[in-house]
Parts: sequence; structure tokens; C-alpha cells
Amino acid sequence: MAGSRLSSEEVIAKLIEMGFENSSAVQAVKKVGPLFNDAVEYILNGSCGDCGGAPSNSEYSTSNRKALGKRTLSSAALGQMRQSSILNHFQYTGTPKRSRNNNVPDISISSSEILARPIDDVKASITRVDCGNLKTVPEDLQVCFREEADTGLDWEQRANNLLQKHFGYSSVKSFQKEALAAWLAHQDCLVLAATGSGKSLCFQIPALLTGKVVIVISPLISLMHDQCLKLSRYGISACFLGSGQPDSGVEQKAMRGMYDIIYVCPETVLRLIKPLQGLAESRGIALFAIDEVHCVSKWGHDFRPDYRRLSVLRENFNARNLQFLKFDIPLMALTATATIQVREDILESLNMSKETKIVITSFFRPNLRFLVKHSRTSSSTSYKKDFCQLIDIYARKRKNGNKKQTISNCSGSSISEADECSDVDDDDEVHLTKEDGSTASGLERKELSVEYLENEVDDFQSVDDWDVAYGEFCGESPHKDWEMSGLAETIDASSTAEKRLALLQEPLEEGPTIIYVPTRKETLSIANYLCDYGVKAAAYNASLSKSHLRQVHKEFHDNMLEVVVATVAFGMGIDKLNVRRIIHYGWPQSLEAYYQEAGRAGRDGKLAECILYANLSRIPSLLPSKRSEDQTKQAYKMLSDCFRYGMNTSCCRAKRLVEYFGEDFSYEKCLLCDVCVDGPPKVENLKEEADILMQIIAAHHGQSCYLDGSYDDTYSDSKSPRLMQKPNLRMFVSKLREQSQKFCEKDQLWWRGLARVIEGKGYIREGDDKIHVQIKFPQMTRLGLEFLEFERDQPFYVYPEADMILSMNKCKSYSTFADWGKGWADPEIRHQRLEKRRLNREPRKPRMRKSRKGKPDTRTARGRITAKLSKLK
Ligand SMILES: Nc1ncnc2c1ncn2[C@@H]1O[C@H](COP(=O)(O)OP(=O)(O)OP(=O)(O)O)[C@@H](O)[C@H]1O
Ligand SMILES: [Mg+2]
Repeated sequence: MAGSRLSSEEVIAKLIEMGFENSSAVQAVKKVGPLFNDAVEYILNGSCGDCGGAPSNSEYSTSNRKALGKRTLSSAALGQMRQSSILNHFQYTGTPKRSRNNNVPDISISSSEILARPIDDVKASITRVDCGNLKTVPEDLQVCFREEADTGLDWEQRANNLLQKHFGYSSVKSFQKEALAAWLAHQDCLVLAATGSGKSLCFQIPALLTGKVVIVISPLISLMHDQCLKLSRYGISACFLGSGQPDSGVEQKAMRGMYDIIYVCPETVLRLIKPLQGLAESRGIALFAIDEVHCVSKWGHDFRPDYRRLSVLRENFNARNLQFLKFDIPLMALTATATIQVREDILESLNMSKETKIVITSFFRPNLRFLVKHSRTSSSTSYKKDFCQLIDIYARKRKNGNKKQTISNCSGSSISEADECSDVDDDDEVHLTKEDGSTASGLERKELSVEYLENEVDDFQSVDDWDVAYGEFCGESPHKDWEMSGLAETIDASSTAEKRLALLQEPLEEGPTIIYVPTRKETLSIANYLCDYGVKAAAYNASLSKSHLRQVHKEFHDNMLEVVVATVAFGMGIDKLNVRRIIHYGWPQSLEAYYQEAGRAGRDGKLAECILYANLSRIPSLLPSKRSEDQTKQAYKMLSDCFRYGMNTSCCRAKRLVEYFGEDFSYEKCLLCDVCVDGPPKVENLKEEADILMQIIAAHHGQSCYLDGSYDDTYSDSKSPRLMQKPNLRMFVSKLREQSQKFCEKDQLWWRGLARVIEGKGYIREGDDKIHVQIKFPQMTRLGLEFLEFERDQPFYVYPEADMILSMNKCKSYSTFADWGKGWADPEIRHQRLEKRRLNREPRKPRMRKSRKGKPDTRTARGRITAKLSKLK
């Protein structure tokens, strides 16, 4: 910091010149040493007993100096300072967009123009507040700016210097440069960049460059907290405001301009419009950044109504309404997970400018290895199979003192290895540990009991009350020992195939794991399960106590926890460099949510794994949430896309994911995912099967199988009352199997997969108004009819999808109803079968499902749900 080069006397002199009391200045320097900024912070924070806080111009924090250059300002000049154009602080003032002054031509400025502009163009047009009138600042202040400009640094060099000084990075990335250039040109900007790419710096640097305040709208208190803490370590003062902020003093200080960056949740920013207008007039607001902006969109995976109301920012902070502004305060909206539909919705609903700059980078994360494994994910039996590798890594290896993690053979099943795919749950009770004592995270075990929670899912909003005891973070001197990203060893997209394959052979580095589960109850049961095996694990969901959540966050960031088992409440924006593994245990609700959460892994650029364990033999269902009809449709669509991602066996997973977000995947494959590594399954010619299924569908709907009008009624069954109703796929398959023994070995699961493949080719389509996760009421399309007619002799090559492979792996030949019936009808066979079952069966555990005295049994999941429902009634 500049102050570090001054002597104590010089610092005291500067403080007095700024208007602070002599005694306060002396006391502050005594306390913090000859560090100017720290001394000012010390006085402003009121730490100095008799200093009475700030001088007469106390609404300006030390950061104003950054904007005003190295020369010391007179107190008068400071007192008169006011909102000015962002470019006043740089060598180039630029040609304004959306200026309220009609004399100024509305020429849009491209980022390249700004970069190319010579230093001579600099003309500081600083304005000040004087009884509400606009006036130019005194000459001496302008000179001061010019001198700053004369140092010969353009804004990019200054940004790089600040980046180096505060964060330890050498230069801004090209997408960050583009976003900053748009901001400098007073343009609104939508930044779409991969998770972990560094979007936060796009809005943090403006606070450092200008000395004005940056307001960041963020959806989660925990996220704001993390970012503020990080900024304070980098020497940048920040605070967060929201329902979780217990200290009202922080809000007042923030509105007086005492923090460089203010994080605020959407509800709060809506409440603070007036004070923020005051702040814009006094210290100045450089930018409104709307982080995780996909929350704005109803079509996104995490819609929050309050985000939609943020259009008030454009209405209330434009140059037309606020006389002291020369330009509208720019909006910068950022996200890593927005489909094309969501992007359009964001621009519209935030009322962003027509000339909004869209900065987009690849969504591809080249160091993430995506895998999908089949698991029922429902009980301790599944845990045993699926978490044995994790336990091996964290607990057993720790005992052996091994440094590197190894991968044991007992990991969960890949699709081809899966040994079971039963649709019947034999144990839907939660596994709970019987031992008492504390978890590895030091939390009381009683907190992790089933009684503590209802089996409910989390929605994000509930986490906004995450209470924190403190919410202001004054910039400290940046740490010298910050974690560098280890960029030399990172995998980037341009690495050669050989290099990336070589990295794949390496075991994963050490680092924590996050397990995402759909329900709160599962966070507990899995965390307990892992703790029992000696893993340092903790549960995280919105219903746990705030102190617990705080502690989990802290321990996770301090590398004291090995595994966090969480609902979606623990996710967005979490920036911990060394997370090595993200496990989704159960179907996510959308690919957006999946990719967002997976994006917590490998932020140091090193290899990391993202494993989805899901019951591939089951169609996932929507988790309960309040949704309008439209939202329900959209939710089904998103779940369906996610289901299809899991079923895919032939296309690179990373390609699937980035193409989902509308990006053309420029690499053929990622080389890391399970599909790339294991290769697709053997391709099969399923022409016969596809034909018969489509003919049965066509015949039922009275659609001619042949476009020339000739009608083949071999498969027609229009008289069957069962099929007179809307026939579903299951009925078609039953009919098909009844008619042809040849296909009996293939079960419903297999046909379900084939129907999806045929749908994917466009030959059949969903005939229901509702959206289903899997095609349910198939109807032929014209393309399908053409296929039946003209491509009779053509093969129909298919890569069997996950459910088809599972079905075939069962090796259970289909037993027709007739066979089954015959067997049971014969008393001798029946006797033998019953006897065999009796001998093989273990004594049945009594299942305490019956209600006691007519009341639901709250010891079971079903009972608790019934009790809840009856309460609602
Ligand atoms: N120019 C840079 N050079 C090197 N590292 C950088 C640079 N910019 C940002 N980073 C680092 O990248 C990491 C991720 O940054 P950040 O949290 O802003 O990601 P993000 O894009 O917001 O991700 P998410 O979408 O998950 O929130 C941080 O640790 C940050 O310090
Ligand atoms: Mg972020």
C-alpha cells in the first residue's frame, strides 16, 4: 500500500490534512504504524476512543484516495467531491452511452476502441456536489488526475497492477478484460463464463480502479460471507447486508460509503433504494453487479422472484432520474449456467440496455472428469457399495499414512458392472448410527438425528437467513502466502490429448469431497454413515442450526472436513480451490444445477471428478416445490434433459453438458469422462424391434403404416377398451410382447430405452399435453411413418442406452404371465416354490408401519409424510 512508504509524521500530517483530529491521527498511527490506509480505517471504524470517527468529510473512505491519485487532497476538495464518471478516473473519458445530456452523441464504444485510445485523450471532467448544483472541481484536483494519467499506465496495466497487488495474479483474463472494457464504456454487460473462471474479479476490480463502491447482488448469505472474507484477506474492505446481518451498524456504515464492495441480497437492495441513491451521490457507485443472475429467470434452475424485481435498479439509477449522474450506473450480470432462453429472459427482465455487451467464454471445464454410475442410492446397502472408495481414501489411507489417494476396486457400479436394477426398495428407512458422540466436525451428534429434521428438500431461499455474527470485513494487508492455483500443473483445454491422457493416469490429488443429495434426511444419514467409518464428514442443509452451518463452512474452508454432505443449499459460488470430488447421490433436478454444483470441483485447475450416482432403472421425479403450471412444465423439461444425460452411453459427457448451454463443443471429446475412457457400448442393429414398436403405435392411432394409404392392421387393436384410452408406452410394449414371443426376453426397461432412442431420432413424439421425463404416450411423426415406409431395408443402428444395458445385464429371461400362471396353478409347483421361499427366507423384521391408535407412525418416512399431509388438510 502507498502508505507503507511514508514516515509516521507524514502519515499524521496527511490525516490532519484530511480533517482528522490531531489526537486521533496520533493515536491511530501509534496503533497501526505508519500505514496510511490502515490508520484511516482505524479511525473510521471508531476504534480510536476519542476520535469520534471520521472527519467532517467522513463519508469518504480511504478508497477515495485511490480514485484521486497519489497526491494528497485538501480537506476542502474532499468535502466537495461527488459522483463523477467512471472514466474520470482513467486516462480516457470515452463517449458516453445513454447520457442524459442530449448534446452528447450516443456513439457506442467497442472495447477495442477503449484499449486503443491514447493517453493524451485524457480529460478529467470531474463534478462535485455544491448545494445540489453541478460544478466542475477545482483546478488543483484536475491536475492531480492528470498526474496520475501521466504515469503512463493505461487502465489495463492499472488493473493488472491491482490484481497483482491484491490477489497475486499476474494479469486479467481476456473475458475479464472485455467485461471491464464494457463497464468503462458505461455499457451494461452480461458475463457468461464457466464455473471457477473468475467472474467475481469482473466486478471487484472496478471498486479498486475507481474508489467508488461496487454493489453486488448475490443470492446466498453464505456466498456473500465467503467472498467478503476473501476480499478482506486481499486488503479490500467489504461487507454484506441481508436478513442474516445482525448488526444494523454495518448497513449504516455501508450507506455512508465505508466499504469498497457491498454484497447484498435482492430483498435488501430493494429496500435500500433511497440510501443507495444517497451513496451514489456521495461516494459514488461504480457498478451494480448481479451475480448468479440465472436466478432472475423462470426458465432457469433456481428462480427467485426477488431477483426479477431487480429491474428497479435500471429505473432508479439512471441519469434521467438522478441529476447528479452523467451516465446510468452500469449493470453487470454474471452466471455460469444460462441456456439461450435464460439469457434472453435475463436481458429483458432486468431491463438491461439494448447495447448490453455479452461476454461469453467456453463453459467447458477441461480438468473435470464426469462419470455416471448406477445405484439405488436409497439405503445403507447402497452406501456400503458406493462409498467404500471414499472411506478407503479418507479413513483407511489416513491410518496407513499414505499421502496420495488410491482408487480401490470396490467403487460403485458402472452401468455395465451393475449387478442389480431392482425397482423394489427393500429398505426405505434411514440408516442411523447407533453410536453416540461427536462427529468429526466437532458437532453434537444429537443435531444429526432424524428427529432433528423432516424429510424435506431445501430450496435456496431458506438459506438466506444464515445468521452470521459479523458481516463487515475491513481490508487487511494481503496475505503473502495465499494459495496459488498451481497453474503450471493445471489442465487446460488446449493441452494436447497425450498430456491430458497422461494426467488421467495420475491418482487424484488430496482434497475434500462434496456429496449432493436431494433431501435433508439423506445429508444426515450419509454424513453419519461416513463418520462411523472414520471420515471427517458433516451434514449441511437449511434446516440445521445456523451455528452448525457456520461451523461446517469454516471447517470446510480450513480443510478440517473431508466430506460435506449437502443439499442444494451448499453450492452456488463456493470457491475452494482443492475440492477433488463432487458426488451427486440421486438425480439432480436439472443439468444447470448439476453443472453449477459440479463446478465446485477442481477450481485449482487440477484433475477432479464429478460422479453422478443415480438409479438408472427408474424415471426420476420432481422434488416438491411451489410451482406455477408453466414452471412445472419447465421443471419437467429440465429433469428430462438431466435424465437423458444420465442415460447417454455414447456421447462425451462434457460435450453433452456444454452443448446443453448452447455452445458448439470445439473438441471432439474431453478424453476424461467415462464414455471417452470406456468407449461406447457395442452398436446394435435394432431395426426389427424399432419397426414393430412403431407399427404398433401407428396401428393404434389409426395412422397408416404406409404413406401410400394402404393400411396394415396386423397390430391394430382399436377395439381393446384398454387401448381405447390414451395408450401409454407400457401398454404398447405389453401388446407387442403378447403378440410376438420373439421379443419376450426384453423387458419394459429395455423398450423404454428404445422408445427414447426412437424419439431422439424424431420418429415418435410425446402425445400428451404434459411434459414427461421419459416419453410416455408415444405417437408417430411423419418422419417416423416415412422411416417405416421408405427405409424398410435399412438397418437401424443404436448404441444401447443405460437402461437398455441394465435390462440386458439382469440376465433374467422374461417369464410370460402364462408361464408364471401355469406354475402357480399347479399345486405341486406351488408347494415347491413356497417351501423353497420359506427355507431361503431370513426371519422377517417386523415393519412398524401400522398406525397406532389410528395415528400415523412418525417413526417411518411414510408415516411422517402422512402426518404432514393430514396437518395440511
Ligand atoms: N485473472 C486471474 N488469474 C488467475 N486466477 C484468477 C483470475 N481471476 C480469477 N481467478 C481465480 O479464479 C478462482 C475462481 O474465481 P470466482 O470465484 O470468481 O469464479 P466464478 O467464475 O465466479 O465461479 P462460479 O460460477 O462457480 O461462481 C478464484 O480463486 C480466483 O481468485
Ligand atoms: Mg461466482
